[in-house]
Amino acid sequence: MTASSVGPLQPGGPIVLIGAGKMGGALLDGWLAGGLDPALAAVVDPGLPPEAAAALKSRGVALVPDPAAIAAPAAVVLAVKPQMVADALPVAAAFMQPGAVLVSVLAGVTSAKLAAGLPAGAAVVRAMPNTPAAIGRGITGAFATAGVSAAQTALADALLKAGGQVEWLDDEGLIDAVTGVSGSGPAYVFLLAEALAEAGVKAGLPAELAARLARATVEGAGELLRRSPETPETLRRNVTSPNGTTAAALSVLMADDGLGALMARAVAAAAHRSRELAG
Ligand SMILES: NC(=O)C1=CN([C@@H]2O[C@H](COP(=O)(O)OP(=O)(O)OC[C@H]3O[C@@H](n4cnc5c(N)ncnc54)[C@H](OP(=O)(O)O)[C@@H]3O)[C@@H](O)[C@H]2O)C=CC1
Ligand SMILES: O=C(O)[C@@H]1CCC=N1
Repeated sequence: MTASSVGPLQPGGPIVLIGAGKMGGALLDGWLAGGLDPALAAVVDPGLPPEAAAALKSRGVALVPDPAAIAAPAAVVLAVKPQMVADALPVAAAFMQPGAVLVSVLAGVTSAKLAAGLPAGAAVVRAMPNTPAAIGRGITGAFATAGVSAAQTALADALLKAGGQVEWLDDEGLIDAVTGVSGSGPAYVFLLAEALAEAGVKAGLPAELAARLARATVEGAGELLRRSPETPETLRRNVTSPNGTTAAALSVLMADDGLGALMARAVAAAAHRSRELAG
């Protein structure tokens, strides 16, 4: 398992995005922010609200229901709900001309299941990004199947890296745990901001002030974590005065049945659900 190196986004052909919802849209935002020529981006998503479709068109991104409209795609990125894979995989297959790589971000859906619905020998990359990709601050775990060439891996790496960091996995089985940690992880952090604000209200703060304090605290702590070379543990200790207020709070959060145990159960539940979605 290695962290990938930095490289430019050079698709060498059109990128077809199938499903431009929350995750697909975040990836597309990352590609465009990363300098992808909009003329090289095509979106297939018949259910897009008119305003979303108009916004894509105004950015120069084509909405293409018809595979014949796209010559030699370099990559087809599949980003529909796992429950829609039976409908969407034939659509992806129709765009998979020789040389194209399929990059799937679907939770749970295995590369074997994807390959079974694609032309024989199709190159498949399974990836698990997260929504901070929309601002180039995501992290993706990715697995390339045996038939993926070095050039196709490099393209998938560049596409995913437009959304942030990429960790290539040697074992597809790790994707379920990656999903539990980083794929779903942003939701845990947003929940922390919500819970902290609610706790502030219970402690007597006006709701709007509590929300501002909680949001800025999560933002600031995240940014400090990003900029500091210190470990999360050291940064936590830096807040914690002996016998002070933080120690009092942490005695609750770090109890045997505290946040550690709760997070372990949460991540295990997400990984379990990911395995269930494999069907
Ligand atoms: N959201 C997240 O944080 C993450 C999501 N993922 C994965 O990304 C995938 C998408 O999730 P998310 O973006 O949240 O879901 P969304 O529902 O927001 O996006 C899916 C999009 O695909 C469209 N769609 C449905 N069927 C088709 C089809 N046959 N052809 C083309 N487009 C179609 C949907 O349209 P309509 O609404 O009309 O059905 C929708 O716009 C999932 O597989 C999920 O596991 C991975 C990592 C993180
Ligand atoms: O909730 C889900 O199933 C998707 C996968 C990871 C984040 N969202």
